[in-house]
Formats: sequence, C-alpha cells, structure tokens
Amino acid sequence: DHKPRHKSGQDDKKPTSRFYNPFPNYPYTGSVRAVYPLSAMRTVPKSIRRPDYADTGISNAERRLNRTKIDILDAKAQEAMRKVCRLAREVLDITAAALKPGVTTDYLDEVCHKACIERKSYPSPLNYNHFPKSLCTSPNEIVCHGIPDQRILLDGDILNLDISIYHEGYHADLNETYYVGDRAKANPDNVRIIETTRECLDEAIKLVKPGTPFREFGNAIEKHAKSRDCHIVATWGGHGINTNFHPPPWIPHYGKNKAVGTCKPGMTFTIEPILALGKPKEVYWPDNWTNATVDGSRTAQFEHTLLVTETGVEVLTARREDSPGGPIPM
Ligand SMILES: COc1cccc(Cn2ccc3cc(C(=O)NO)cnc32)c1
Ligand SMILES: [Co+2]
Ligand SMILES: [Co+2]
Ligand SMILES: [Co+2]
Repeated sequence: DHKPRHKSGQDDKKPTSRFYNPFPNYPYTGSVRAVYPLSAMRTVPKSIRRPDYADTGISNAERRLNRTKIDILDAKAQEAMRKVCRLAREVLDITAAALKPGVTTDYLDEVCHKACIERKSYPSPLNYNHFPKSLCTSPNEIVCHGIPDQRILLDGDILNLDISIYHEGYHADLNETYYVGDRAKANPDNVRIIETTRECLDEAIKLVKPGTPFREFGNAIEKHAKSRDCHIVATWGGHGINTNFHPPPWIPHYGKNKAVGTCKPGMTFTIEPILALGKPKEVYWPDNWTNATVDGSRTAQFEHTLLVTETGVEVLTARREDSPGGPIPM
C-alpha cells in the first residue's frame, strides 16, 4: 500500500524548510546565495540616543552638509570619538567571538545588536539609507554591505564583519575579515587576500599625519596590493566620521586618485580598502544592496576609524593592549 503523500510530493516525514533563495533565477557569480526570510527588523530602546535617520531611513543632516568642509573636532569631541570607538571595538570582538561554522549571519546580527544596546549605543547601519540590519556581513565573493540572513557559515568561508555604532552623538566604524573554521587557513588564497588587505590598511595608516594629502593613501594601498597580485575595488572609499556617518572627506583606495584635501589635527575619518583576488568589478544582487565580484573571486576588507593628531595618528578603533579580547591575530 502507498504511504499517503502530500500533494506537493513531499513525503510527510521531511518537513519542508521555510528557508528559501529569494532570487532563484538570478545568475549568482559565486557560491554565496541569499537565504530568506530575513528576521524581523530589530528594535532599539527609545532611551538610547538615535541618529536622525533612525525612523526615516534618510539622514537630513548628511544631505545638508557642505561637501567641501571637513570638520575639525575639539578636545571634547575627540574624547567622545575615543569612547564610541572603544565601544565599537568591543562590539566587533564580541561578534567575531561568536563566529564559527554552523551559525547564520542573522545570528551574528543578533549578537552585534544586543552588544550595542548593552553599551547604550545605536547600531549605525540599522535603517541607514533603509539598510535592514545592524551590521554588514560579507562572505567570500561579497564585496561589502552584505545583509545578515539565514545563510549558514561554512568551514572555509571568509567573512567580513563591518560594525558601526552611534553613542552619545558620535559614530564609530570598523571592520575586519575573518577565517571561518580552520580549514580556510589551509587555502593559501584566503590567507593571501586577507593578510594583504590587512597590510594595505596598515601601510596607509603609517602615512596619516598633519599635511599628508588624502590622495596619498591610495598610492600606498595600490603599491602593496599589486606586489601580492591583488586588485583594488575602486567603488567604495574611506570617509569622514563624527556626528555624521558619512561626512567628507571621501578617500579613494586606488592609486593616482584626485582626492582633495590634506590631513589636519582633529580630523576623524576611516580608511577601509577592499581587495579582490580576481576582477575588482562588482555586480549587484536583486536586493539592490549586496554586491559581489563579477567573476565570483573572493574579497577582503579592513577598516579603522582614525584621528589625526598634532604629531601623527591615533587609531581609535584599535584593539588596546589593556583589553586584548577578540581572535588571536595570525
Ligand atoms: C548605494 O548605497 C548604499 C548601498 C549599500 C549600503 C548603504 C548604506 N550602508 C549600510 C551600512 C553601511 C556601512 C557603510 C560603511 O562605511 N562601512 O564602512 C556605508 N554604507 C552603509 C548604502
Ligand atoms: Co564600516
Ligand atoms: Co566606513
Ligand atoms: Co592581477
């Protein structure tokens, strides 16, 4: 006798998964797939100070900005930036500590969101230009702005966590790219793209001091990237960061760029190079956020928030000796 079967042809033992690929006909360029449904939008207690875009998705303060004027922070504002950047480093280390094969990027979003709230901070990406989650999770060929979803992380993946938080009126922004599981280390290309990108950021930071033109950073980054046959994604750059998330300056990561302006004491901005193993050209998923390399090659990114001092630079989002935390660097 035949077992009763559901009309869908599924046998009644195996539950049909409620997770699905929302773009079944989209020609993905690599192995990563969107896995929906996204979890419900997370909320932030109203007691926590919110950026102006938190309820509308659009920052009027940023829209009104004079794009040629770069803010110089006074001592009080610099102290506020030190505090929000220290908290942001804690949030990144806590989120990275939860990283392992088998967890979803949505779970990492939950860890990050809670760590922000515990620190009376608002997760800056949430509803920024209508972005739906509290951090960006970009695996493998995803260049940046990946949306945390139900995709399970695999041993051998590489994953960028891009964290930004808003605390008492100021933003911080940092990101790192991690190996998922240990097998990834056995893959020399994963190591090459991650370590070269980390080194590119370090090379650029060495140049930060009063008088250095913003256009110099791209030359240092491109020189090192080329020496390891890695390619720079030109679309995204570093940016100013203070009471706004993306004020001027704009800082390209490629060589021979025409960026205007020079470093001055009291300026705070990010440098956040993205390198690809293959073609540094990106295509957009139908979600209009996520961008992936056109050839599916893997990418890495590292970002710090920096303060120009009278004599040089303060890496405000650096891990401090007094609180090592986070994964042990290679
Ligand atoms: C096409 O405009 C876009 C496309 C994608 C995303 C967003 C909005 N957005 C959300 C998070 C986020 C982070 C950064 C950042 O600086 N990371 O270092 C930048 N933009 C961000 C806007
Ligand atoms: Co960032
Ligand atoms: Co940034
Ligand atoms: Co090449």
